[in-house]
Amino acid sequence: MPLLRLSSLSKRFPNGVSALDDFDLSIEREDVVTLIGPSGCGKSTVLRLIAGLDEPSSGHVAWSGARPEIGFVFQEPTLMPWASAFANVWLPLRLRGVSRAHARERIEQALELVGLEDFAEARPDQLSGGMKMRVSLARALVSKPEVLLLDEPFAALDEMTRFRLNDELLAIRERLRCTIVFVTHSVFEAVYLSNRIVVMSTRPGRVVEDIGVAEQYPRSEAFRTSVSYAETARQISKALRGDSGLDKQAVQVHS
Ligand SMILES: Nc1ncnc2c1ncn2[C@@H]1O[C@H](COP(=O)(O)OP(=O)(O)OP(=O)(O)O)[C@@H](O)[C@H]1O
Repeated sequence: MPLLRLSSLSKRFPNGVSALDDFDLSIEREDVVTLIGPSGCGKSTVLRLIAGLDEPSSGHVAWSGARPEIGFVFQEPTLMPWASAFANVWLPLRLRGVSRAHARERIEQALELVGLEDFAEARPDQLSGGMKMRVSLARALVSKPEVLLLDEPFAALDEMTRFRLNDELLAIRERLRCTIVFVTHSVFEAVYLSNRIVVMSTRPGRVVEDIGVAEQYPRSEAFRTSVSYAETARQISKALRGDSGLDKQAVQVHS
């Protein structure tokens, strides 16, 4: 049985917007699944339903056992500007009543995972965009999630920083062996990170194509220049174009 099965999910909001319709997806343990599709096709909605932050209008979200610990990373780092990196990462544990002293080791481990062990006392305004996103990632990791949901986390960063954070995310995955569901508009980011790429239709979103990436982990720069990388990117772009209503502006294909 897969770790997670989403069956015939539909989501209609009270204002009448139908975000998802008959959306099916199975996710295996340690998958890195990327959702890609036109703007507004329901990608964030899928993540919110997986996280239990919202309920489907119909259909099921079924875990193979109890719902696992889930970490959520958003496009904006959403850090408390007045608080140190340490205090920001502490937040999810603090909300569960874990004292600073009891949380210290886990916070330090999370900061170390994202390479910020020397910046525990820095405030967000003292950190670069990439570093702020690392703090946000550490905050998601501090509760030791089995499943990590990332909603366009690197979209606002420059390309070099994005590439570096892609490598760091894969390195973190190697260490923690977590399952990842990632949302992006970048075809190349999707190929580099994922073992599966789910191409979605325009709203209401459903699965148009589920494309496997055979390249084994760990991956390196060599993969970015390989024939299979370019071929998979081409396949995804074609699947995205195949959808007649595609908002082409919403999909970036950059090298
Ligand atoms: N709470 C809500 N109430 C009403 N409509 C909503 C709500 N949340 C999302 N929507 C609408 O549902 C649709 C799907 O939204 P969602 O954020 O899941 O799309 P997305 O694929 O993540 O978009 P983007 O790529 O632009 O981030 C959009 O049209 C959005 O405006």
